[in-house]
Amino acid sequence: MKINIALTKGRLEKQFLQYLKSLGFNIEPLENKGRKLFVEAEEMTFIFAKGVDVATYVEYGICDLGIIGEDILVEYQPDVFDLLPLPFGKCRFALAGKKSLENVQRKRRIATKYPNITHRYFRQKQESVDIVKLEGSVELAPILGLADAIVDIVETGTTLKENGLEILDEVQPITARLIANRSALKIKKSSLDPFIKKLQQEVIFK
Ligand SMILES: Nc1ncnc2c1ncn2[C@@H]1O[C@H](COP(=O)(O)OP(=O)(O)OP(=O)(O)O)[C@@H](O)[C@H]1O
Ligand SMILES: O=P(O)(O)OC[C@H]1O[C@H](OP(=O)(O)OP(=O)(O)O)[C@H](O)[C@@H]1O
Repeated sequence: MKINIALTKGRLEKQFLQYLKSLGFNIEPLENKGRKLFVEAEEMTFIFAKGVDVATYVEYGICDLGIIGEDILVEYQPDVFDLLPLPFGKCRFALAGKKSLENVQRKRRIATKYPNITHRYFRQKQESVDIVKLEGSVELAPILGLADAIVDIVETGTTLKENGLEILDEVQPITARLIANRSALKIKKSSLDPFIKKLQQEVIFK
C-alpha cells in the first residue's frame, strides 16, 4: 500500500529532503516540484502544508505520516502518534526580552505565537501574566513596548541579538518529529514499518 506523508513547508521540508537524500532516497521529483503541493513518487505520496495543518491531515487519517516541529505538537496537542525525534529542526523555546524589564513590579505582558506553551510555562513558575498572541516577528513586541518579554523559538540567537534582546530563561528544547495516524499504524503496518525503521535506525546510530 502506498504511504501518504505530509511535510511541513519551508525550513523543515528542506531539511527533511536532505535527510532522505542522505539515506539514499531519490528525492528528484520533490526537488523539481515547483509550486505543486502534492507529489506522487514511487512508493509515497507527499503533501506540503503548514505545520499545524500537517498535524490535522495526519490526525484525520488523510496522511499516514507527518514531519512536524515539536513546537506544533506541544502547542496544539493533536491526537496523533508521536513516533520519533528526527536529527534536524533543532532549536528551543526561550523566554527572551530586555534584562531591564525582567523584574518589573507589575503583571508582565508576554507576546508569543505559542499561547498554550507560554501559559503552561508561567503557570509552572506560579507567575500570572497577560499573553498577547502574535503571528510572527515576535521580537518586535518588547522593542516597541507591546510586551515586556516574548516566548519564542531560538535557533542561532541571531534574531534576538540583532534586535537587542537576550534569553532570560530556557523553556524547552525542540526538534523535528515523525508523527503517525494512530489507525494507519495498524492498518498499513507492513507498508509503514520499513520506512519508519529506516528513519529510526538513522536516528539511533547518528
Ligand atoms: N529559526 C528556526 N530554526 C530552526 N527551526 C525552526 C526555526 N523556526 C522554526 N523552526 C521549526 O521549523 C518549523 C517550521 O517553521 P517555519 O518558520 O518554516 O514555518 P512557520 O513557523 O509556519 O512560519 P511561517 O509562518 O513563516 O511559514 C517550526 O514549526 C519549528 O519547529
Ligand atoms: O535564533 P535564530 O536563528 O535567529 O532563529 C529564530 C527566529 O526564527 C523564527 O522566526 P521565522 O524566521 O520563522 O520568522 P517569523 O518571526 O515570521 O516566525 C523564530 O520565530 C525566531 O524569530
